[in-house]
Amino acid sequence: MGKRRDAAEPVVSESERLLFGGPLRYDMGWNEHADAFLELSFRAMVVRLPGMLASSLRLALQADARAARVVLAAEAVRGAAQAVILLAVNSVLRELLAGPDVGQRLRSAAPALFAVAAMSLVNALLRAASTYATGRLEPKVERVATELYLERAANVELAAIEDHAFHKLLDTAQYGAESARRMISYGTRVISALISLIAAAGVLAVLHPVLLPLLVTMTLPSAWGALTNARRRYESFHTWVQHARAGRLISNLLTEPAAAPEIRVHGVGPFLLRHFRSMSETAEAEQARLSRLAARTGLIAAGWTGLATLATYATLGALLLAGAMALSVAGTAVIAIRTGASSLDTLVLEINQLHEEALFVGDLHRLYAEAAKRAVPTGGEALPEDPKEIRFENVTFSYPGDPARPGDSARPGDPARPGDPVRPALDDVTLSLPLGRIIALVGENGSGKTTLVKLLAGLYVPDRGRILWDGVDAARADRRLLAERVAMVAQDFKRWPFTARVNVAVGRSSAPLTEEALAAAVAEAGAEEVVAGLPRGLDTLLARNFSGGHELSGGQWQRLGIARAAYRRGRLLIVDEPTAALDARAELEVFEKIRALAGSGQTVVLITHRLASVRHADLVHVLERGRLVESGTPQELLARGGVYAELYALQADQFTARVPAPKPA
Ligand SMILES: Nc1ncnc2c1ncn2[C@@H]1O[C@H](COP(=O)(O)OP(=O)(O)OP(=O)(O)O)[C@@H](O)[C@H]1O
Repeated sequence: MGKRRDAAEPVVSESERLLFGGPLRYDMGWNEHADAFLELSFRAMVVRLPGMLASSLRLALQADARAARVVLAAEAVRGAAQAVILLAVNSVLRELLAGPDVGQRLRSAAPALFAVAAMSLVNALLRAASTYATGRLEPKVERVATELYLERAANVELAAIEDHAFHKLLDTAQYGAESARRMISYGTRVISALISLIAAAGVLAVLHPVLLPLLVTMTLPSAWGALTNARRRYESFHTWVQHARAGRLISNLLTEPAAAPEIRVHGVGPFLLRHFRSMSETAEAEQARLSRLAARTGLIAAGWTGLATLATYATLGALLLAGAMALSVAGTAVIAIRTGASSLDTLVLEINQLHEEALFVGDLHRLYAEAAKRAVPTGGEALPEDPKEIRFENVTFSYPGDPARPGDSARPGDPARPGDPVRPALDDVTLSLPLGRIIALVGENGSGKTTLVKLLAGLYVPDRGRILWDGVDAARADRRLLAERVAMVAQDFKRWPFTARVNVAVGRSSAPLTEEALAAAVAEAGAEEVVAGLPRGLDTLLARNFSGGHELSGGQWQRLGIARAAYRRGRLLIVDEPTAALDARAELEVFEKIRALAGSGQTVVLITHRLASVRHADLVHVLERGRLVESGTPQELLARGGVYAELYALQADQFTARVPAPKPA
């Protein structure tokens, strides 16, 4: 079956052009399976059916083996019961239509009638059992699939999360768990329809050889209709999904708190609303197009089905007239054809749905496999118990997708940097971090300070060079043990939408929460006042969008962030811009606290632009465009008159510049 593109190329609306710079196309991993679906033919669907059913069954068995077995057994026995019912009906008709004495005919038909009743009862009971078990199974399957998804996603290297391609997969695969859930009921209905079709077809084949082709002829048009519509729907979905997302983005912007002030002060509301309407109208036009086509296809299919039904009954009539078929057989045939036709209809529809869901589940399985490949490795060498030094040896690192990264090439659309040789984020850096000291990392924006501490924390692995904890290469060390040594207050540390207590204790979430440790960490970070000012103390929910939630200022959050790091009790404390949001008094206080932490034997790696605060560091490393340019004590660096001294002088000037004296009145 050739590829036919039914979906209209979306007209690029003015709104898309203005807001998003052009037409929105969905460029995610979906396209990988879109073509598989578009090439969908009945034969292809049938070929893929066993695989799809097996995949549903595997998930079902994993989620709730008992419920899965109940569904399977119930559906199988129901199919058999239907065959018995058809044969019994045939026998009833035969007895009723034979012989002169009505009483005698009724008596002869009674056992078969009883069998029909009993089998119908069995059928109803089994249907109830299957419905119950399917209902139990579905949420469990979704949960198991989602858990696997989340577990794998949470366990991959940071580099994978930041990798464009992996993130696409992560995004598309999130729909897979829901699809896995839906596959259970579609799968059940496919099995049920398949078994009752086999039952009807078997009975028809026994009754007369011509009946089976008649059954197929009657069902083909609706199968064609269902397939055609499904393919159009799916293709349209893929072409338009990005557009729909953008519409949702605009509607969210209109209601989200972060945008609310500007929407009011700058009057952005009507502007966004106008574009929301314009984009919605474009999407509505697509829906209308699909409905028009679906109605037309439905009419054509219904016409063909009507003609095929007419032909079927004409054939039965001719067979009766010619004496080639008994009246009782014709009666049973009518019932069997109706049962079979409806089963075949259901089968085509459900296989179609199953196939559609299977594509999304396929994304999920691709994610499982890819995430397993990119997971943080387990096991490895133990780190020295009490190392003296961490040493960066010729460390070079570029971010995934960066053109400077070995093996990665620039993607189309990456900003070009004409004339600027592409530099790695860290370029051949060799430096020492003596443990038990305060080490400051200094440099202009983008010089590689944050990157360096991320490598230090084991979040990335160098492309070249080594990071040695005494003699042990961190790349070969047990990453779990390495992480245990590190506490980090990143620049953009997570503000968890939980209570203040959890926001501190999440620093060591694997250990039981103890109030003493919590209070000590809060005190060490100088966050007692912040906590005391909260309406419910540590139990205050720090999320404004929930009822009873409370919002902290940037500086107050920063204190909690430091408390979290203190609670972790990592031997290596990394603080990236800890005072960016603090006022002058708070800044002094936080540096005092950090110094005290170092005094207790903890190593502090401090990134800051406030060079006045660096004066107390034992060692300063100065970075410039990914390279180490200076190292030494603050006094040595000032005396040297290099980059550090220049930056220091610039900041000092701001404070020593003469303030103009007020003019006398
Ligand atoms: N996640 C990332 N993905 C890709 N490139 C990144 C990423 N983070 C940083 N970079 C790039 O790496 C280089 C070094 O950035 P880094 O954040 O380490 O600098 P920094 O010295 O900490 O800067 P700042 O003082 O502004 O915090 C920059 O060119 C930056 O654009």
